[in-house]
Amino acid sequence: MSRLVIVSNRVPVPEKGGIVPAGGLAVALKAALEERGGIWMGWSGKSSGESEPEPLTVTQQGKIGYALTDLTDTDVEEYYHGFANRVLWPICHYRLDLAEYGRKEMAGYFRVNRFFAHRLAPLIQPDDVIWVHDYHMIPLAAELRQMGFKNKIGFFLHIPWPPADVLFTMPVHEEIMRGLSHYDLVGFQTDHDLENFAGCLRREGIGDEVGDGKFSSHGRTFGGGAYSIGIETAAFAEFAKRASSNIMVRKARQSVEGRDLIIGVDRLDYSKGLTQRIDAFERFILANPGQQGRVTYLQITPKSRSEVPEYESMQRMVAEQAGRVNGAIGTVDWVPIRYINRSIGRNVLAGLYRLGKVGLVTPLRDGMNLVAKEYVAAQDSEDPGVLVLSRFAGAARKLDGALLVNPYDVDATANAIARALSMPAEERRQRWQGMMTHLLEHDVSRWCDDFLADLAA
Ligand SMILES: O=P(O)(O)OC[C@H]1O[C@H](O[C@H]2O[C@H](CO)[C@@H](O)[C@H](O)[C@H]2O)[C@H](O)[C@@H](O)[C@@H]1O
Ligand SMILES: O=c1ccn([C@@H]2O[C@H](COP(=O)(O)OP(=O)(O)O)[C@@H](O)[C@H]2O)c(=O)[nH]1
Repeated sequence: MSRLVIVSNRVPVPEKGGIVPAGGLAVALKAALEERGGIWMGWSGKSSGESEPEPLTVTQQGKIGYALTDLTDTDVEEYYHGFANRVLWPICHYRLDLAEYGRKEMAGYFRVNRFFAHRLAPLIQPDDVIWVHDYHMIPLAAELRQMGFKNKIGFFLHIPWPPADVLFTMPVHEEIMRGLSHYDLVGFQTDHDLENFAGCLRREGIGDEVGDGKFSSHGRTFGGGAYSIGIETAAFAEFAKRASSNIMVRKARQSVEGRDLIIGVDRLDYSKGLTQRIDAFERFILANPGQQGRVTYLQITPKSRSEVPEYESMQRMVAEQAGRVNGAIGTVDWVPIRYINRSIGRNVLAGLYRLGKVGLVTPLRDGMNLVAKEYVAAQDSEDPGVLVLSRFAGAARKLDGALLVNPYDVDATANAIARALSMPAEERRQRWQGMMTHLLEHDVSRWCDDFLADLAA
């Protein structure tokens, strides 16, 4: 079996004692690396100021080498905050209005990818299989090919791929499309993303599907497929069962004082539809006065990418909105929305999901949304809660037991909350069972195995 080299912007380096950072992706990829031996390479998350970053540090843990590099301040600004998070992220989430093109940032993105390729090159052996993750690293294969590497290189995009009319607003869309053609396999979250990608190739006449899951473009033939990422379902379900006795979870249970709990968990990101969701909750209470004082909406929202202006302004906007709604509909003995801006550990999160009668997951656009899957996995099979899920999350393609909503339609979301809270136990169990069966069959290990098997083929 070939050695595996994984490249991603963020690298979940195990803490002292070998504890793997939270998250199914980290767990699954670490397992794949342990099986084959290999390297996980990426950004350390640190800056070297304006001086040239120190040579790559490789920390060996068993059969896995974690190879991290710092970036300069300029690199972080242009590559990460600039092009990745102010151009690619908004465009791929259909937010043309938020994309801020700048030649400097575009150049920085390609420069940092060349830098990553040069730092990675000395570590690569001829038989290694290389798996590159996400929108930060699209040009990496092209750089490696230019240096003469003939290895199998796969790419997985964790975020959505937009239709041609959206993508083509980006001045460098052709370079980005060309970048993908240098991989042997390009994986997307859903069939819709894959269709959009094929549409982009056809529209410009720069490529086409040639059958059998293959595309041809820019003189190369490569595979393309939909590989919906899963979670570590069985382990997470166990986790949730045990979490009921966690002190924080017990305190949370006591503090809701018998009220029904609605739970939302999202990075503070404009793609997550937080303002529409809070509006929908308010609309639900106004339309159902009998629910006043009987429900608590807990929204856990860790800050994210705060250096990017659009995220900074979101922080203010959402906090103000939650405060306004609490002021408008709260009473002396009832705070309707509990809005938390800190990250919560997954052991506690699992228990909170299980307490939630409704999981409210209403992004305006999302690659997959693992929270939706975690909420389902955490439920008590005898008395499961109801998932209210945006039809624009990748997770909605397969979780058909959820109440699917259009998050732009505030009234429809409000109605779905009401329906979820009054759903009979039998219907809840039936809906949950279908979703859980799917999640157990399509967990994150299967996602990883399926992608690597197709890449090897
Ligand atoms: O690294 P950050 O800039 O702090 O952002 C965190 C991660 O956000 C994105 O997650 C995506 O991947 C999930 C797993 O496949 C998927 O469920 C979700 O819909 C996506 O938004 C991003 O793609 C990651 O690279 C970031 O590390
Ligand atoms: O306070 C928090 C909030 C979120 N998460 C985790 O962050 C991930 C979020 O992934 P998702 O796909 O839903 O969205 P992303 O943030 O990647 O866009 C999930 O595994 C959550 O359990 C967490 O550990 N603590």
